[in-house]
Amino acid sequence: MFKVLVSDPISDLGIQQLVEAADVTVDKKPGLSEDELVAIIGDYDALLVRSQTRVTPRIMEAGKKLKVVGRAGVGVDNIDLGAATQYGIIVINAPDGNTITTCEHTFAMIMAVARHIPQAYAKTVSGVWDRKSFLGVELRNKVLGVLGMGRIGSEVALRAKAFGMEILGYDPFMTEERAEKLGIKLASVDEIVRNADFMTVHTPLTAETRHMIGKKQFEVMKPGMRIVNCARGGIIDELALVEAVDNGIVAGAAFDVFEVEPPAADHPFLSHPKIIVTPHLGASTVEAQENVAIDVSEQVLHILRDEPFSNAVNMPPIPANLASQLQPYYALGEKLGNFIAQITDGPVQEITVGYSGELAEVDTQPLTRYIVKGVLSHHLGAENVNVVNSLHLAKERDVNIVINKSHAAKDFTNLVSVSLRTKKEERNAAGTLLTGYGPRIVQIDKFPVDVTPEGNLILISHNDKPGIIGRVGTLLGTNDVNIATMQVGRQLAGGSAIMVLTVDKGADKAILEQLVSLSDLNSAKEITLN
Ligand SMILES: NC(=O)c1ccc[n+]([C@@H]2O[C@H](COP(=O)([O-])OP(=O)(O)OC[C@H]3O[C@@H](n4cnc5c(N)ncnc54)[C@H](O)[C@@H]3O)[C@@H](O)[C@H]2O)c1
Ligand SMILES: O=C(O)CC[C@@H](O)C(=O)O
Repeated sequence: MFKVLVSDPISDLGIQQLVEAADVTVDKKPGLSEDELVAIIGDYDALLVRSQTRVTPRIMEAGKKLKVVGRAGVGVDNIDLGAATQYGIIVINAPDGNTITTCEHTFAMIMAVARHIPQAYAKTVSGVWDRKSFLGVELRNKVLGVLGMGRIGSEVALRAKAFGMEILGYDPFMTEERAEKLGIKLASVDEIVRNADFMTVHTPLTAETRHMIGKKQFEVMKPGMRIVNCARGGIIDELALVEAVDNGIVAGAAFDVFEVEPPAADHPFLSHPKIIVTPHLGASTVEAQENVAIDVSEQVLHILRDEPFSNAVNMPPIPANLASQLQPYYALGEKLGNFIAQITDGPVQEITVGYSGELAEVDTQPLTRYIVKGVLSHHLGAENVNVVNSLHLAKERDVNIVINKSHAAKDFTNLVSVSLRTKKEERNAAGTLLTGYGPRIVQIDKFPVDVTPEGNLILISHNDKPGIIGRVGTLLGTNDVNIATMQVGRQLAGGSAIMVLTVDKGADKAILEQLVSLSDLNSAKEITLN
């Protein structure tokens, strides 16, 4: 039974599929402190949050069973992604569910700041009928600057056009082609700041976007500009903005987000007559909260059940067609990695992965993660390595990963080979997927074989001499070890050779020592593949 903790207020309807899943129990405990979360998180397989819970490294470290943190929303700045990757926890978000809602809130803010709605409301309900102080401006024929033309920025631009506005958009990933399609003009931040009547920001908060609108930009800003931030606090320098409003450069501002949330009681925005605020309500509609909760719950279920999932933030996205192409190779890759790690002595220095045939044509990074997981699991423990942290753990340990691709795959449609170089030796194994038969190891250190990579195996290196197979069989039989399958591989008759046995139960150290004492037998290793 999987246990899911919901630590922020999240739509009941949205998490219904989790609540109803036969293999899941859901606990709703909003408002817990970090200490309280640390105390209980060890029991849970998944954590669902909105933006209030700060998912810190301490919480991740204490989450020994934690497989996934699901963010019902877009921004993951309340989740320590570095720590999540380090502890092998998948972080997913729901990037699409609140786009329209946040776009509409942005528009509500643009209209409110253009027509002084909150100020006029406050005065009217206080009993003052003031029709002179709230002269507004039209949106028609005004220039709207949009910084960040992603999901929300693009929707805002679309609606602004319906109001007869001219749009200047800035986004490092925006092409002329797409701008043309959206009917906007591409512009630099500087051009927007100098020419726009309204400006709205829709970027994430990153080192690059922090204070991207600050003192320098206010100095050259078109006087009378109105500014909206429904993205993240900190994209616009708050103190510089207050100064610009006081100096008359900015006519008004509308903020849904703050550098620190909630803002301190004496925050200058809260008492400023020309700055209107909402308490991070951009995504707060019935529809959006249901959408994001449904999206994230669905992905959490997939992850808990080891099914393909999407929207992982700390792993590169895998396009659906690539995922279905690679999926069948994951088990082969992981087993090959684990096999090679078990037969190679010494601390790992380099993993070389070779992809040939059709696999050489595609992005194989997701498969490499499984192979590296297989290698590192042997050394670090299976519970500590997964596809999220495998590459990170390798890098942290200075394990070099080399990828070779070749379009020609001799004898097989696809071949995956893994070489492991340690301080002591370098060994290699290659495998393929046989249609109708599943994963096979087809080569070990230049010796052709045909081994199903599962269960208990014994790998023997020996001299290709008559009688050796009989001696091995007799010794194992005497020790009550039943041989299920046997594969012998050699390059030249009479030369060195290998034998791979599948046995019904593991051979202990004493039996392996007895094997090595047989004449013409050079080494014997036990391998377990689950
Ligand atoms: N107020 C709310 O409740 C609320 C709700 C949803 C989203 N958000 C926030 O809104 C923002 C946008 O969300 P989205 O779903 O549109 O994200 P998105 O990823 O679709 O779009 C963000 C865009 O910003 C662009 N960008 C990145 N760095 C930039 C830079 N230096 N200059 C200009 N553009 C840059 C990216 O290229 C991308 O196109 C995020 O910060 C998100 O967290 C807030
Ligand atoms: O959960 C919320 O209401 C905030 C959502 C929003 O900031 C987001 O990034 O998705």
